[in-house]
Amino acid sequence: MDIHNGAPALSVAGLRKTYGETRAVDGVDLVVGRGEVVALLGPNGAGKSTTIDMVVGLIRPDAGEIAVFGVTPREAVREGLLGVMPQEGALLDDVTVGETVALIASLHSAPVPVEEALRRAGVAGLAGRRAARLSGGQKQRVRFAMALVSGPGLLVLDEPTAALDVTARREFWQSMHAFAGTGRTVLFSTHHLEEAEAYADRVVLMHAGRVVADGPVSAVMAEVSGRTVTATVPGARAEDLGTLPGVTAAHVREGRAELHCADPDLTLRELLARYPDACDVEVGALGLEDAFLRLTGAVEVAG
Ligand SMILES: Nc1ncnc2c1ncn2[C@@H]1O[C@H](COP(=O)(O)OP(=O)(O)OP(=O)(O)O)[C@@H](O)[C@H]1O
Repeated sequence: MDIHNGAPALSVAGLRKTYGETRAVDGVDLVVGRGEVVALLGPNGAGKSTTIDMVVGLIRPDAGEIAVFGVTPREAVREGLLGVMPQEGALLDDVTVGETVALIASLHSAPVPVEEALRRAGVAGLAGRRAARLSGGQKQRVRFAMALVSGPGLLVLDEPTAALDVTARREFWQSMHAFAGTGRTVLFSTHHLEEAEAYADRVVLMHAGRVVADGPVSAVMAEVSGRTVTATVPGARAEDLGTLPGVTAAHVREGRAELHCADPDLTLRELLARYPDACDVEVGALGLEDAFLRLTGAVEVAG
């Protein structure tokens, strides 16, 4: 089997998918080594889901190559090498958790024991419960058990915690973390920088169909550690404020200027030199949306 030939868990080259005028995925290259836990991060519409759907063989790329342990995604799913977590649905109300996972296990030639998959997903105590009587968080962990019962080397999860509350989210990630701890590879998408920071070794940031940053979480986090300077600046226009040194985006809202800066000291000095009437100056950390804007290079100058 190709899993033994040393091929990376995932290898993607030149991946593209266009919908009408929209370049949903616009030339993505990505290699995920065995044992890595990688977060695919990005704002709405960045192309994360489209990338993942191609990686797991649900949609066909317009161009590009995808190999999972050296074989096509469909072969990898068939061989049980690639675990995919089903989205919403996928559970039958009248069927118990144990029966559901056993059914999936029966489709594979070398599944992990059902009890082990249930335990790893944190639902061992729910084996006899019918799906209709599960909470949203429990359902999601059952879907996780369905994804890992084939004993996959690579698990791909598209926003696995999107519909979950904080507690269910934490429980889900604990299960995922334990799975990754067994040397398996995980690729998951998320909107949440803090989920990437807490659970991934590496972050791949997408924007407008492209990869705009890729590296260890600490390196990508360092890049987003910009600041905001806000001040009341009588008569200033966003276009002009945007030309201050170190400013990556400038807005004027309700008379307050809001500047995103790489170097707030430099920006402040020049702001006060050019606008001596500026007052009520505050310096703060960038929010997540601001961080995305900065990383994705979207220098916005709006008034
Ligand atoms: N089936 C489709 N038909 C038309 N356009 C699509 C289709 N699927 C995705 N798109 C478009 O492709 C772009 C990328 O969408 P995609 O869902 O991959 O992004 P995403 O990063 O997963 O976003 P989100 O975080 O909101 O799920 C978006 O502009 C989206 O509107």
